[in-house]
Amino acid sequence: MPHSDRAQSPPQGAFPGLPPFPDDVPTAPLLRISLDKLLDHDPEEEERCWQACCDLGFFYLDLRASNGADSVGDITENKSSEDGNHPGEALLRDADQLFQVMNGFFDLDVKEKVKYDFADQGSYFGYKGYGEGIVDKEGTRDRNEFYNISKDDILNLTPALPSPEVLTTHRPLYASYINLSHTLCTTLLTLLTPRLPLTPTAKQSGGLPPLHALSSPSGDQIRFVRAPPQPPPTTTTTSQSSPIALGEHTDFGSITILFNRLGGLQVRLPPSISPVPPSTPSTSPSPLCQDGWTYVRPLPGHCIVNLGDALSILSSGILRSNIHRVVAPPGRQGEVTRWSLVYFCRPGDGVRMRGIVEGEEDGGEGEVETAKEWIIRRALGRRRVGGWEDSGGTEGRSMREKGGR
Ligand SMILES: O=C(O)CCC(=O)C(=O)O
Ligand SMILES: [Fe+2]
Repeated sequence: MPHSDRAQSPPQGAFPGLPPFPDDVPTAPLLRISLDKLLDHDPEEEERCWQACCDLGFFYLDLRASNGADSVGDITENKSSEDGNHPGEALLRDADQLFQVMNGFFDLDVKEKVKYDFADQGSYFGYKGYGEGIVDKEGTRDRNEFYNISKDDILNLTPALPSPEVLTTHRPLYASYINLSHTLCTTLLTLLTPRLPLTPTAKQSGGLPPLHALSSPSGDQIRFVRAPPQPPPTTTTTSQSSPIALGEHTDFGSITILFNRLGGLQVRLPPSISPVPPSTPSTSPSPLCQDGWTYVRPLPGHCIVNLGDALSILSSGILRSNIHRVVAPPGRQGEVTRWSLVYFCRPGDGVRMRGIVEGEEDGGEGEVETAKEWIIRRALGRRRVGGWEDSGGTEGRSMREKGGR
């Protein structure tokens, strides 16, 4: 069955105050999975989720309470996850509040923000200024700003990193958001584990969840992203006029939980998966929608979940870490600043980056990189010209057809 046949047609909701996602661009056929059904262990929904993780490695997760009791976007100041007992609704509320927090941070003077760039100390936490990353092997500069907040810092597993007052005051909100996101990731890791042909040792030790314990030091992080309007795409784009905010990449870790409100995220669909055709035919198809590159339409009440390299490696390619990038949002959405909020769930620092499924050797430390070494190499390689080749992950495997072990 083609991937798109199993996709429910996405709701067309808009985000208040933002231009709507246009109807004349093809979109990625991400399956829409219900968190409530996963929490109820609905076998059909669990199977759809497993398939999404193997076929594309990207899906929407509907976080709304299925009884519809809580309305999405009902932001009440100081309302934290403790007030709502529905984990999806609580995560949506925290995400709404974090969008406000990051706004306050990015509005600071750049001289203040650069005080929190720790790349020269070998850390990828803190601030990355506009143009301080590279998006390709030619060393083209990125077109966005990041701020990365360490899970270990917020949960007091490591000493607190310096951070500006506008951010420090929200530590309880980060803790709530980290706990909710990590719990969601554990739900997914628990669903995937019995479906993988684990080695006896991996099975005995419980599979994926114990490799991602909240209390183990890890590279888990919250990321705030801001990208100003990008130059409009042309067929003769140069590196100076590149509409690419964040270059093509696979995520380094295990599971990414993403909230964005404007288009701009594109996945590169494998040849077996076709885009959803636009409801209104386009008069001038965008040069950004070629070679499989396909926009993901943001949906209110949902997050976008994608799997990263660590799960591709641990599963020896059964689970997919798909290539994606961020480019100029389509249509009128390209005229406004784009924000996104990400939680990266990663294996514990000491986890070896090798397969834990049948056919892979059990045990032996060998020369295999640890998750900590892997993430530092990949994250910091993208911070320097010439670092592109050193910062590679599973991109080659990502573009293979499915089942490419
Ligand atoms: O901003 C987005 O929509 C995606 C960001 C992303 O892919 C990343 O930070 O790894
Ligand atoms: Fe990403």
